[in-house]
Amino acid sequence: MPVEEFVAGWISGALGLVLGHPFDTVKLLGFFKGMSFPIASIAVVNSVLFGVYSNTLLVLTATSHQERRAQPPSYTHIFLAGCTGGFLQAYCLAPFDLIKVRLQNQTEPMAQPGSPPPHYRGPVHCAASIFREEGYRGLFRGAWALMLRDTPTMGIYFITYEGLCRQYTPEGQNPSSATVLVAGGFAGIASWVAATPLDVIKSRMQMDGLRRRVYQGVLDCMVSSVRQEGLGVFFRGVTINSARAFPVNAVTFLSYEYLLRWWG
Ligand SMILES: CN(C)C(=N)NCCC[C@H](N)C(=O)O
Repeated sequence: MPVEEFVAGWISGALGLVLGHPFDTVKLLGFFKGMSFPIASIAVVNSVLFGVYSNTLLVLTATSHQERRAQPPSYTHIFLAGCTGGFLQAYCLAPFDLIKVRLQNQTEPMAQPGSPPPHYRGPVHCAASIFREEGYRGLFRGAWALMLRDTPTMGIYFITYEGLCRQYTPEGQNPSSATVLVAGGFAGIASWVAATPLDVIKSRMQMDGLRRRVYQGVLDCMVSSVRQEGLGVFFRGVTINSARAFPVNAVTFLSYEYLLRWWG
């Protein structure tokens, strides 16, 4: 199994998240400060996404990354490989994403004299507390919603990227840097617009259980959210998600493509 794609996915994910970090911190006015936890988690998850995507295409089309410009895979194969990558990345992402959402939504100020201590003191304390208070399964709270969010939207992500690259690149050639940046940016926006409804539900499921259980499952969470807040609830955060998605994914795809070309 070729591993370059996993390594390139790790490095490009890390570079993308450096750009996305200010958006992540602003998004929920949270306490998710510092870079070590996101680098250790999101970059690993990106490595799973790109590695599984490329290796699934290898299985489906018998072409390596280097051969794919000359023999482009069909959009059906790209979609299936993207969905496979999305499904597996969601499984790896679930505990990390839960910790991120719990820390971001924590409202107690961090260690101010005289104020009550925050429920979670940091990522490791958060993971240990969830494990202690909610059990091993608690670490995977919201994982179903995450899988439903990421499986189809990663198909959309790679189809948008490939479609735009093919549109603006002469046959058989590698796309230019400008094309990769624009195609990567729009792939990020398309996938996040499609993912936002389930992203909202996923975050609510992940916060559920902190004080008491409110939702019976993903469907119950959807129905009660729409009943209480209307259909607009599914588009909460879509603007900031898209604003963040363009630079993050432009840089992710540019670094991924160039790393594989250098090694290739
Ligand atoms: C949930 N969705 C839509 C995605 N994860 N889309 C792919 C973008 C991945 C990138 N690391 C990012 O955070 O934007």
